Amino acid sequence: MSAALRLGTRKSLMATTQSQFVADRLTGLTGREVELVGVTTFGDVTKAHLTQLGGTGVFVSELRGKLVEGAIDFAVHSLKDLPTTPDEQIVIAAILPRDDPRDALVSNAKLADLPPGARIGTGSPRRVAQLRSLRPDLDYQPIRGNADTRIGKIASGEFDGVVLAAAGLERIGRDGEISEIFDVDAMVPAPGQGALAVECLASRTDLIELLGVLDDPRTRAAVTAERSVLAALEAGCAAPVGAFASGDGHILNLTAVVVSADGARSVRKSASGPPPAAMDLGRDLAAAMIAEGADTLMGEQTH
Ligand SMILES: NCc1[nH]cc(CCC(=O)O)c1CC(=O)O
Repeated sequence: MSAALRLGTRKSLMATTQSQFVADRLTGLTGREVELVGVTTFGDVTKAHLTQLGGTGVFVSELRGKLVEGAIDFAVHSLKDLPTTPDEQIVIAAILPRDDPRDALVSNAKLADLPPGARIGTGSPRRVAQLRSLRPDLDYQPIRGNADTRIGKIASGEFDGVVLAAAGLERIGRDGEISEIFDVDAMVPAPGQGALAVECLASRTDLIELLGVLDDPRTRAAVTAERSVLAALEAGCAAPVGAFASGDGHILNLTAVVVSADGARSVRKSASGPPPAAMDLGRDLAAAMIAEGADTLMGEQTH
Protein backbone atom coordinates (compact mmCIF):
# COMPACT_ATOMS: atom_id res chain seq x y z
CA MET A 1 0.00 0.00 0.00
CA SER A 2 1.40 3.40 -0.98
CA ALA A 3 0.55 6.50 1.01
CA ALA A 4 -2.42 8.63 -0.05
CA LEU A 5 -1.60 11.30 -2.63
CA ARG A 6 -2.18 14.84 -1.36
CA LEU A 7 -4.35 16.94 -3.68
CA GLY A 8 -4.14 20.65 -2.84
CA THR A 9 -7.34 22.58 -3.42
CA ARG A 10 -8.82 26.01 -2.83
CA LYS A 11 -11.71 25.83 -0.42
CA SER A 12 -14.49 27.27 -2.59
CA LEU A 13 -17.37 24.95 -3.45
CA MET A 14 -16.37 24.90 -7.12
CA ALA A 15 -12.72 24.10 -6.33
CA THR A 16 -13.46 21.35 -3.81
CA THR A 17 -16.11 19.82 -6.09
CA GLN A 18 -13.76 19.61 -9.06
CA SER A 19 -10.88 18.39 -6.90
CA GLN A 20 -13.06 15.65 -5.39
CA PHE A 21 -14.20 14.66 -8.87
CA VAL A 22 -10.59 14.28 -10.04
CA ALA A 23 -9.61 12.46 -6.83
CA ASP A 24 -12.42 9.93 -7.28
CA ARG A 25 -11.58 9.42 -10.92
CA LEU A 26 -7.89 8.84 -10.17
CA THR A 27 -8.70 6.38 -7.39
CA GLY A 28 -11.18 4.61 -9.67
CA LEU A 29 -8.63 4.25 -12.46
CA THR A 30 -5.48 3.48 -10.46
CA GLY A 31 -6.60 2.34 -7.00
CA ARG A 32 -4.45 5.05 -5.38
CA GLU A 33 -5.99 6.83 -2.39
CA VAL A 34 -6.20 10.63 -2.65
CA GLU A 35 -6.57 13.03 0.27
CA LEU A 36 -7.76 16.64 -0.24
CA VAL A 37 -5.67 19.37 1.41
CA GLY A 38 -7.45 22.74 1.68
CA VAL A 39 -5.34 25.81 0.85
CA THR A 40 -6.47 29.42 1.39
CA THR A 41 -5.12 31.71 -1.31
CA PHE A 42 -4.68 35.48 -1.22
CA GLY A 43 -7.15 35.74 -4.11
CA ASP A 44 -9.82 34.16 -1.91
CA VAL A 45 -9.48 36.62 0.96
CA THR A 46 -8.78 39.95 -0.76
CA LYS A 47 -11.63 42.24 -1.79
CA ALA A 48 -9.68 43.82 -4.66
CA HIS A 49 -10.81 43.27 -8.23
CA LEU A 50 -9.06 40.39 -9.96
CA THR A 51 -8.05 42.63 -12.85
CA GLN A 52 -6.09 44.72 -10.31
CA LEU A 53 -4.43 41.63 -8.88
CA GLY A 54 -3.09 40.64 -12.27
CA GLY A 55 -5.89 38.23 -13.03
CA THR A 56 -6.91 34.85 -11.75
CA GLY A 57 -3.27 33.68 -11.81
CA VAL A 58 -3.21 34.62 -8.13
CA PHE A 59 -5.18 31.46 -7.35
CA VAL A 60 -2.71 29.33 -9.25
CA SER A 61 0.59 30.62 -7.90
CA GLU A 62 -0.10 29.72 -4.27
CA LEU A 63 -1.02 26.13 -5.11
CA ARG A 64 2.16 25.93 -7.20
CA GLY A 65 4.05 27.19 -4.16
CA LYS A 66 2.64 24.29 -2.14
CA LEU A 67 3.83 21.86 -4.85
CA VAL A 68 7.34 23.32 -4.70
CA GLU A 69 7.37 23.15 -0.88
CA GLY A 70 6.33 19.51 -1.07
CA ALA A 71 3.20 20.21 1.00
CA ILE A 72 1.00 18.67 -1.70
CA ASP A 73 1.57 16.17 -4.55
CA PHE A 74 -0.73 17.62 -7.18
CA ALA A 75 -3.33 20.30 -7.80
CA VAL A 76 -6.42 20.69 -9.99
CA HIS A 77 -7.04 24.00 -11.73
CA SER A 78 -9.63 25.32 -14.13
CA LEU A 79 -7.43 25.48 -17.21
CA LYS A 80 -8.89 28.90 -17.96
CA ASP A 81 -7.11 30.23 -14.86
CA LEU A 82 -3.65 28.95 -15.82
CA PRO A 83 -1.27 31.57 -17.26
CA THR A 84 0.13 30.66 -20.69
CA THR A 85 3.69 31.42 -19.60
CA PRO A 86 5.25 28.10 -18.54
CA ASP A 87 6.69 27.54 -15.07
CA GLU A 88 9.79 25.35 -15.44
CA GLN A 89 9.21 23.50 -12.18
CA ILE A 90 5.62 22.57 -12.98
CA VAL A 91 3.96 20.39 -15.64
CA ILE A 92 0.37 19.90 -16.69
CA ALA A 93 0.28 16.12 -16.23
CA ALA A 94 -3.30 15.77 -17.47
CA ILE A 95 -6.15 17.70 -19.05
CA LEU A 96 -9.51 16.07 -18.40
CA PRO A 97 -12.31 15.65 -20.96
CA ARG A 98 -13.87 19.05 -21.31
CA ASP A 99 -17.24 19.90 -19.77
CA ASP A 100 -19.60 22.45 -21.35
CA PRO A 101 -17.30 25.24 -22.67
CA ARG A 102 -20.07 27.84 -23.05
CA ASP A 103 -20.99 30.95 -21.08
CA ALA A 104 -24.39 31.08 -19.42
CA LEU A 105 -26.77 33.78 -18.20
CA VAL A 106 -28.26 33.29 -14.75
CA SER A 107 -31.39 35.44 -14.64
CA ASN A 108 -35.16 35.15 -14.83
CA ALA A 109 -35.10 36.11 -18.52
CA LYS A 110 -33.12 35.50 -21.68
CA LEU A 111 -30.71 38.26 -22.71
CA ALA A 112 -33.01 39.51 -25.49
CA ASP A 113 -35.96 39.79 -23.07
CA LEU A 114 -34.26 41.84 -20.35
CA PRO A 115 -35.49 45.46 -20.13
CA PRO A 116 -33.13 48.27 -21.28
CA GLY A 117 -30.77 49.27 -18.48
CA ALA A 118 -30.97 45.89 -16.74
CA ARG A 119 -27.92 45.38 -14.50
CA ILE A 120 -25.68 42.50 -15.54
CA GLY A 121 -22.82 41.41 -13.31
CA THR A 122 -19.56 40.27 -14.90
CA GLY A 123 -16.02 41.49 -14.42
CA SER A 124 -14.67 39.76 -17.51
CA PRO A 125 -13.76 42.18 -20.33
CA ARG A 126 -14.27 39.31 -22.79
CA ARG A 127 -17.83 38.76 -21.61
CA VAL A 128 -18.70 42.45 -21.31
CA ALA A 129 -17.42 43.25 -24.79
CA GLN A 130 -19.30 40.38 -26.43
CA LEU A 131 -22.46 41.02 -24.40
CA ARG A 132 -22.32 44.69 -25.41
CA SER A 133 -22.36 43.72 -29.05
CA LEU A 134 -25.52 41.63 -28.39
CA ARG A 135 -27.24 44.09 -26.00
CA PRO A 136 -25.51 47.52 -26.02
CA ASP A 137 -28.33 48.98 -23.90
CA LEU A 138 -27.74 46.97 -20.71
CA ASP A 139 -25.74 48.12 -17.67
CA TYR A 140 -22.65 45.91 -17.22
CA GLN A 141 -21.05 46.11 -13.80
CA PRO A 142 -18.08 44.32 -12.23
CA ILE A 143 -18.93 41.65 -9.66
CA ARG A 144 -16.75 39.67 -7.28
CA GLY A 145 -16.96 36.58 -5.17
CA ASN A 146 -17.46 32.90 -5.79
CA ALA A 147 -20.14 31.81 -8.25
CA ASP A 148 -22.66 31.14 -5.47
CA THR A 149 -22.06 34.61 -3.97
CA ARG A 150 -22.57 36.19 -7.39
CA ILE A 151 -25.82 34.36 -8.03
CA GLY A 152 -27.01 35.51 -4.59
CA LYS A 153 -26.81 39.10 -5.82
CA ILE A 154 -29.76 38.47 -8.12
CA ALA A 155 -32.08 37.43 -5.27
CA SER A 156 -30.90 40.46 -3.25
CA GLY A 157 -31.87 42.75 -6.14
CA GLU A 158 -28.34 44.04 -6.76
CA PHE A 159 -28.27 42.52 -10.26
CA ASP A 160 -30.80 41.37 -12.86
CA GLY A 161 -28.44 38.75 -14.20
CA VAL A 162 -24.92 37.37 -13.93
CA VAL A 163 -22.88 35.64 -16.63
CA LEU A 164 -20.77 32.64 -15.63
CA ALA A 165 -19.28 29.54 -17.22
CA ALA A 166 -21.89 26.78 -17.67
CA ALA A 167 -19.35 24.17 -16.53
CA GLY A 168 -18.78 25.91 -13.21
CA LEU A 169 -22.53 26.27 -12.62
CA GLU A 170 -23.00 22.55 -13.28
CA ARG A 171 -20.19 21.69 -10.87
CA ILE A 172 -21.82 23.59 -8.01
CA GLY A 173 -25.31 22.35 -8.88
CA ARG A 174 -26.67 25.77 -9.90
CA ASP A 175 -27.26 25.05 -13.60
CA GLY A 176 -31.01 24.92 -12.92
CA GLU A 177 -30.93 28.72 -12.60
CA ILE A 178 -29.54 29.27 -16.11
CA SER A 179 -31.95 31.22 -18.35
CA GLU A 180 -29.80 31.06 -21.47
CA ILE A 181 -26.65 29.32 -22.65
CA PHE A 182 -24.83 31.32 -25.31
CA ASP A 183 -23.84 29.63 -28.51
CA VAL A 184 -20.04 29.61 -28.93
CA ASP A 185 -20.43 31.77 -32.05
CA ALA A 186 -22.36 34.48 -30.20
CA MET A 187 -20.07 34.45 -27.14
CA VAL A 188 -16.70 32.90 -27.90
CA PRO A 189 -15.57 31.23 -24.64
CA ALA A 190 -12.33 31.97 -22.81
CA PRO A 191 -9.36 29.82 -23.89
CA GLY A 192 -9.54 26.59 -21.89
CA GLN A 193 -13.00 27.26 -20.43
CA GLY A 194 -14.69 24.12 -19.12
CA ALA A 195 -11.51 22.03 -18.95
CA LEU A 196 -9.69 20.93 -15.80
CA ALA A 197 -5.90 20.68 -15.63
CA VAL A 198 -3.86 18.59 -13.22
CA GLU A 199 -0.46 20.01 -12.23
CA CYS A 200 2.47 18.47 -10.42
CA LEU A 201 6.24 19.01 -10.13
CA ALA A 202 8.22 18.35 -13.33
CA SER A 203 10.66 16.27 -11.25
CA ARG A 204 7.97 13.74 -10.19
CA THR A 205 8.20 11.47 -13.23
CA ASP A 206 6.45 8.57 -11.48
CA LEU A 207 3.52 10.80 -10.57
CA ILE A 208 3.34 12.36 -14.06
CA GLU A 209 2.92 8.87 -15.49
CA LEU A 210 0.24 7.95 -12.95
CA LEU A 211 -1.74 11.18 -13.53
CA GLY A 212 -1.50 10.64 -17.28
CA VAL A 213 -4.44 8.21 -17.11
CA LEU A 214 -6.67 11.26 -16.61
CA ASP A 215 -5.56 12.93 -19.84
CA ASP A 216 -7.91 13.42 -22.80
CA PRO A 217 -5.83 14.01 -25.96
CA ARG A 218 -8.75 15.56 -27.86
CA THR A 219 -9.36 18.18 -25.19
CA ARG A 220 -5.62 18.75 -24.89
CA ALA A 221 -5.33 19.51 -28.63
CA ALA A 222 -8.30 21.92 -28.53
CA VAL A 223 -7.14 23.88 -25.52
CA THR A 224 -3.54 23.94 -26.79
CA ALA A 225 -4.76 25.76 -29.92
CA GLU A 226 -6.86 28.17 -27.84
CA ARG A 227 -4.09 28.97 -25.39
CA SER A 228 -1.63 29.38 -28.23
CA VAL A 229 -3.81 32.22 -29.58
CA LEU A 230 -3.76 33.88 -26.18
CA ALA A 231 0.01 33.50 -25.80
CA ALA A 232 0.71 34.87 -29.31
CA LEU A 233 -1.54 37.86 -28.67
CA GLU A 234 0.50 38.36 -25.48
CA ALA A 235 -2.78 38.57 -23.64
CA GLY A 236 -3.85 37.30 -20.25
CA CYS A 237 -7.05 36.07 -18.69
CA ALA A 238 -8.25 39.67 -18.26
CA ALA A 239 -8.07 40.38 -22.02
CA PRO A 240 -11.15 40.62 -24.26
CA VAL A 241 -10.03 37.50 -26.12
CA GLY A 242 -12.20 34.52 -26.87
CA ALA A 243 -10.87 31.33 -28.46
CA PHE A 244 -12.63 28.05 -28.98
CA ALA A 245 -11.53 24.89 -30.76
CA SER A 246 -13.20 21.55 -31.24
CA GLY A 247 -12.52 18.57 -33.41
CA ASP A 248 -13.15 14.93 -34.18
CA GLY A 249 -9.58 13.75 -33.64
CA HIS A 250 -8.62 14.27 -37.30
CA ILE A 251 -9.24 17.96 -37.78
CA LEU A 252 -9.30 20.81 -35.29
CA ASN A 253 -11.50 23.85 -35.98
CA LEU A 254 -10.43 27.02 -34.16
CA THR A 255 -12.24 30.37 -33.87
CA ALA A 256 -10.83 33.37 -32.04
CA VAL A 257 -12.09 36.88 -31.44
CA VAL A 258 -10.73 40.11 -30.00
CA VAL A 259 -13.41 42.68 -29.12
CA SER A 260 -13.12 46.40 -28.37
CA ALA A 261 -14.23 47.43 -24.88
CA ASP A 262 -17.49 48.90 -26.19
CA GLY A 263 -18.24 45.73 -28.16
CA ALA A 264 -18.65 47.76 -31.34
CA ARG A 265 -15.59 46.48 -33.19
CA SER A 266 -13.97 43.09 -33.33
CA VAL A 267 -11.45 41.00 -35.19
CA ARG A 268 -12.63 37.45 -35.64
CA LYS A 269 -10.95 34.61 -37.51
CA SER A 270 -11.24 30.86 -37.94
CA ALA A 271 -8.81 28.19 -39.14
CA SER A 272 -8.54 24.41 -39.26
CA GLY A 273 -5.64 22.01 -39.03
CA PRO A 274 -4.49 18.62 -37.76
CA PRO A 275 -4.55 18.22 -33.94
CA PRO A 276 -0.76 17.62 -33.59
CA ALA A 277 -0.22 21.10 -35.09
CA ALA A 278 -2.54 22.77 -32.53
CA MET A 279 0.16 25.12 -31.25
CA ASP A 280 0.99 26.39 -34.77
CA LEU A 281 -2.70 26.68 -35.64
CA GLY A 282 -3.27 29.06 -32.73
CA ARG A 283 -0.09 31.03 -33.27
CA ASP A 284 -0.75 31.52 -36.99
CA LEU A 285 -4.35 32.54 -36.36
CA ALA A 286 -3.20 35.13 -33.81
CA ALA A 287 -0.66 36.49 -36.33
CA ALA A 288 -3.43 36.87 -38.93
CA MET A 289 -5.59 38.66 -36.34
CA ILE A 290 -2.75 41.03 -35.45
CA ALA A 291 -2.37 41.80 -39.16
CA GLU A 292 -6.04 42.87 -39.07
CA GLY A 293 -5.55 45.18 -36.09
CA ALA A 294 -6.26 42.87 -33.12
CA ASP A 295 -3.42 44.32 -31.05
CA THR A 296 -4.65 47.87 -31.68
CA LEU A 297 -8.10 46.88 -30.42
CA MET A 298 -6.56 45.29 -27.31
CA GLY A 299 -4.30 48.29 -26.77
CA GLU A 300 -7.40 50.43 -26.34
CA GLN A 301 -8.44 48.45 -23.26
CA THR A 302 -8.11 50.20 -19.94
CA HIS A 303 -9.35 49.09 -16.56
N1 LIG B 1 -12.30 32.76 -13.35
C1 LIG B 1 -13.00 31.92 -12.43
C2 LIG B 1 -13.40 30.65 -13.08
N2 LIG B 1 -12.49 29.76 -13.48
C3 LIG B 1 -13.13 28.72 -14.05
C4 LIG B 1 -14.48 28.97 -14.01
C5 LIG B 1 -15.55 28.13 -14.53
C6 LIG B 1 -15.24 26.70 -14.80
C7 LIG B 1 -14.38 26.45 -15.99
O1 LIG B 1 -14.26 27.27 -16.93
O2 LIG B 1 -13.80 25.35 -16.04
C8 LIG B 1 -14.66 30.19 -13.37
C9 LIG B 1 -15.92 30.87 -13.07
C10 LIG B 1 -16.59 31.44 -14.29
O3 LIG B 1 -15.92 31.95 -15.19
O4 LIG B 1 -17.82 31.42 -14.35
